[in-house]
Amino acid sequence: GKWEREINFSVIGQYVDYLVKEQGVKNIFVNGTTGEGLSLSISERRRVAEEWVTKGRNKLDQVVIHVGALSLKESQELAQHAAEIGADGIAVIAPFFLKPWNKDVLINFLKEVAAAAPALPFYYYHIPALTGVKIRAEEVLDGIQEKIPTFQGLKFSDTDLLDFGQCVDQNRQRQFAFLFGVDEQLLSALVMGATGAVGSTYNYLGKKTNQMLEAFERKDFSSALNHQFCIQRFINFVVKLGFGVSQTKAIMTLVSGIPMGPPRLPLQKASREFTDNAEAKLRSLDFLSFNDLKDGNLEACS
Ligand SMILES: CC(=O)N[C@H](C=O)[C@@H](O)[C@H](O)[C@H](O)CO
Ligand SMILES: CC(=O)C(=O)O
Repeated sequence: GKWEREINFSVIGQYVDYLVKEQGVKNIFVNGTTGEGLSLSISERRRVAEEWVTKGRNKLDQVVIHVGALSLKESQELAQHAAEIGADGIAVIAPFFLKPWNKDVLINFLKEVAAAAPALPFYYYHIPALTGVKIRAEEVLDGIQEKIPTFQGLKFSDTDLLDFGQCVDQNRQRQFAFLFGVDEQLLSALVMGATGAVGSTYNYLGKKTNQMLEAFERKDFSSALNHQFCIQRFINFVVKLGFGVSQTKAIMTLVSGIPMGPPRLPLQKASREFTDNAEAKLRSLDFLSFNDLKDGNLEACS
């Protein structure tokens, strides 16, 4: 029915409380991949951003709005809007239909968007597998601060740890944020110098991931690795079933109890079979709190 095609803005406030209290997540990246930002209309993106900023006030540390779009003008409108509503930063992906063919062209585009919100920290969202723009992040970062004075850092959603490591190594003096976006490899990225993480699984494995971050902080690397392996067991399991944004949404509903609704076309709702299997796996790994399999559960991860 129609309700299934519209955004349910009314659960966002509830979801803020859930993330803060149950997952220990206090920074939000809005309208990105998981939020299907590129499948929303501009007016929907504005309203979603407003809702997160408003409901997150005094609860969240930072709300960063993804404002990337194929149209530079739309992107600028969203950037300006993010500034008006008091967001803490904006992020932009590379335009992905008519594509920038080199680093300078990409930076020229990013610069025009950043200029529409001259007081907001700006992040480049590097996600080559989805944009098809394969320009290495290390190249994009080279000299970017001279062109984009508000440049604050990078959300790096790629498995190329050579590129990621070089982003960190070549910008050591600059205090950029290096936010890693491949949740199953976060520990390796922390070793390389990641300063934060943005990812879909933190919606439901936030608490678990925070335990890994705490272990890493206290230099308890064997325990950090145990946490990462536990997270990998789950992600590896769902990847084999077929894992994407639709499936993430189903797991978010399952774990939080807050209805995320179906994804929007061209995505299709995750199958019942997927959700049942994912739930069984979450329980066997002890990622769902009410666990009745505890005795003799060799896989449990807590
Ligand atoms: C392509 C994609 O959705 N990437 C997400 C964030 O960037 C990640 O959080 C992954 O969903 C996660 O690492 C599981 O592979
Ligand atoms: C998961 C993530 O980083 C995004 O939704 O963009």
